[in-house]
Amino acid sequence: MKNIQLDITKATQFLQADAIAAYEPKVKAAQEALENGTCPGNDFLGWLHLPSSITPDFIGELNATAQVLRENCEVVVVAGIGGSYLGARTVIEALSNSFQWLLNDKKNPVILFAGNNIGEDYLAEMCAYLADKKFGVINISKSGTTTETALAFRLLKKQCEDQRGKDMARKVIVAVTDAQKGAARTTADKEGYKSFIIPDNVGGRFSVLTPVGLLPIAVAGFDIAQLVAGAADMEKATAVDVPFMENPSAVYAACRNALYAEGKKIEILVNYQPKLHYLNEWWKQLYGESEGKDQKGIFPAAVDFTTDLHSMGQWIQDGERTIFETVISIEQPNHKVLFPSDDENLDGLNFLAGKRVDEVNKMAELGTQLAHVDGGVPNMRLSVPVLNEYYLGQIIYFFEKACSISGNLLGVNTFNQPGVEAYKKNMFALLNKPGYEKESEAIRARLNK
Ligand SMILES: O=P(O)(O)OC[C@H]1O[C@](O)(CO)[C@@H](O)[C@@H]1O
Repeated sequence: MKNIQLDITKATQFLQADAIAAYEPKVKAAQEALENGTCPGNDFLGWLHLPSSITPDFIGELNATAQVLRENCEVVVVAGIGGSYLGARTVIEALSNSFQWLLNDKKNPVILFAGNNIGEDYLAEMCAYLADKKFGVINISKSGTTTETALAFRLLKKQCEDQRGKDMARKVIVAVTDAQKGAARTTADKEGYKSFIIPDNVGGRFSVLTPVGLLPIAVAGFDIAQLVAGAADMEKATAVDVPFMENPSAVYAACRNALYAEGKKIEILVNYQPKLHYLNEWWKQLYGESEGKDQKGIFPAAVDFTTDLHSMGQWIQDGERTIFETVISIEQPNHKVLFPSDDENLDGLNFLAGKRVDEVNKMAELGTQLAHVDGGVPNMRLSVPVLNEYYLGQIIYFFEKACSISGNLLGVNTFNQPGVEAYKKNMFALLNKPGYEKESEAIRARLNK
C-alpha cells in the first residue's frame, strides 16, 4: 500500500542547496536520543513504539466497551480537553458525514464533545439537548483534575444518573484516566465504571492512539484496528534506521527548522477539505505545546482552504514574509460529484461542465501554491491517497515523530508544558480555591492597585 508522501521542493527553493542535508547528523542524533531514551522528557516516550505494541486483544476490549455504549446510547458525550479530546475529534470529524448530526439515521450514536471550554451557554444548551436522550459519557483526563473537564463531568454524571438511573449510568459512563491518581480515577473506582488507563509515559498531546482517542473513535463506528495499522506502518517508515531522505518525519522536521533559522517563524497548516478542520486543531496543540517554550518555537497556525483564502488569503499572499505553509492534500475524495451543464449558462460556468468538483479544488490548490510561492511563502505538501482510518493513522504518527525530532533540533523539552500552569494558578487564586490562599491575596492586591 502507498504511504503518505512529503514534497518539500517548493520549500527548499527558499533555502541554500545543502540546507536540508546539513540537518542529517542532527536529525540522526535526535532520533537516537529518542530511541535510547536520552532526550529531555524521556519519561514521556511511551508513544514512540505504541502503534506496533497494540494487540488485537486490546483492540477487542476497546471495541467491546464501545459496543456497550453503542447499544445503550443515542448520544455519547466525550468529555476532555487538549490532548484528551482533539485526537478523537480529528478522526471522528474527518471520517463522519459532514451532516452527521442532521442525518439521524440511528446507525451510530451522535457524538458530542464537552469539557473543552467553560461556556455556560454551551453547557446549558448541551444539557437541554440531552434531556430526552439516552446518553452516555466518556470522561477523559490524564491528570483527572482538569477543571474544564471535571466541571462538565459533574453536570453530565448527575444528569445521566437522574435520567437513566444509577445502574444504567454505571453501564454507560466510562473513564479514561490515570491508573491511580486524580479525581476521575477516584470516581471511576468508587462508582464501578469501566475504565481504561492512560499510560504514565504518554503525554496528553501524544495520546490519540491510546484509549483516549481509540475508545471514542470506536464508539463513533470507525475501524480502530485500521487506524493503528496505519500508524504502525508509519512507525516503520520513520524508524531510526530508515535513510534520512527517505524518512518523511525526519525531512519535515529538518525542513521546518531550516526555514525557522531563516526567519520563517510561523507555520500555517493548510487543508482543502472542511472535514480536516480538527486535524488543524490537533496539530496546533501538538506543535504549540511541544515547541513553544524557552522563548522560542515556530508558531503553529492553521487555515481551511479555500474558505480562508477569502479571509486570510490576502495576508498569506502579501503580508509580512515570516511564514511558511504545509499543505495536506487528499488525492481522492470518497464521493463523486460532476458539475452539471446548463443551457443558459447564466453563471458562465459551463467551461466546468462534466468536471469533478475535486478537479476544481485541486486546481485551486495548485494555483494557490504557485501564487504563495511566488509571493515568498515556502510550501511543503503532504499527499494523502484517501481519507480513511488507515491514512489518518499514518498522518498522526508522521506528525508525532516529526514533532519529537523537531523539538529536539530546537533544543527544548518536547514533552512538558510548564507554561500552561500560569493561567490555572491565577484562575484558582481568583476563585479562592482551597490551598491558593496566598495567591488569592496577591492577585487581589494586584487588581486593586
Ligand atoms: O488529560 P488532562 O490531564 O485533563 O489534560 C488535558 C490537557 O491539559 C494540558 O495538561 C494543559 O493543561 C494538556 O497538556 C492536556 O492535553
